[in-house]
Amino acid sequence: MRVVVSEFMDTEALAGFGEEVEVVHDPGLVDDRGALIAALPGTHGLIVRNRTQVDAALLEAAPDLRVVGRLGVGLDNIDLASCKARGVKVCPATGANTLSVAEYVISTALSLLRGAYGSKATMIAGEWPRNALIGGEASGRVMGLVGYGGIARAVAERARALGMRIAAHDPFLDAGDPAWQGVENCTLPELLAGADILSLHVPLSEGTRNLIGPEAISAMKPGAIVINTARGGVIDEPALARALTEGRLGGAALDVFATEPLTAEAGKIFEGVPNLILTPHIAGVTDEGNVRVSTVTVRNVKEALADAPA
Ligand SMILES: O=C(O)[C@H](O)COP(=O)(O)O
Repeated sequence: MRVVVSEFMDTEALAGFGEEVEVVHDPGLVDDRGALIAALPGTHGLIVRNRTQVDAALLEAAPDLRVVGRLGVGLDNIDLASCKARGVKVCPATGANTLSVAEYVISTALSLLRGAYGSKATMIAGEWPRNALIGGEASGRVMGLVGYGGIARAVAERARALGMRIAAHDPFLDAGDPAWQGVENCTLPELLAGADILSLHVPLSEGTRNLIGPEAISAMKPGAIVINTARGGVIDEPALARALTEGRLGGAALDVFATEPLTAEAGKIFEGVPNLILTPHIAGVTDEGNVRVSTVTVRNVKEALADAPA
């Protein structure tokens, strides 16, 4: 059996495959499509993060492939229909990076609400901007969650511990589900109007593309904060940048972008935009999360290879 890993992962976790599996771990393959395609014949398992495009052409070049292990949960880079048609199992690392994302959401929410942590340069320059840096508290504010799956629930638990009220919108979660206990079950317009912090936790699909567009943004509570750790395509970036610049929204943290990696060209829309935190798709990647995601993925792929017909 042979497994190819085309992006970074915790290398120690690869020992979980044991002696009988040949492992090719080359994080450079994600940026060298030709080399990746060339490595695929004779490969039974492929392990990817979010950048390797597992599309029909790649699958065509991988006649022996039986399983794709995903070092994360988003599956928008994987052509699920083509995988299904070819009998290739797709295994996300569900739950393994939940804590990393939830802590990112809470830490950016607190940073943006407080607005107090960017004063190093002015302090060193001898200024004392005490009144300018009086921020807000999380306690008593509304954490609004778009999507109420595992990661959103972990955010809710932490936000509740801070004294926040929790509201969520999730049309796929039955109204009678016990997960709604202690959470306001809202329509999207209700959530937009009531949330002080709006955090996105939906996959990117045709149904969620530009879900938070100009109309949704203008329906948001004035001064609200947006946090996107889901996928860039869920939010209209130029509309968000405008709302922040005009002061209609109070702040935003974006970890995911319509174009990734964010290029200097695509990043221009964020130039000079106030109260904006930009990070390079790291919400789900902590040291601990990376080890968990890698360990779970090796286990998933190993099990799928053992189950697959020879
Ligand atoms: O989908 C996910 O789980 C996150 O976007 C993180 O994905 P990655 O770390 O595997 O790229």
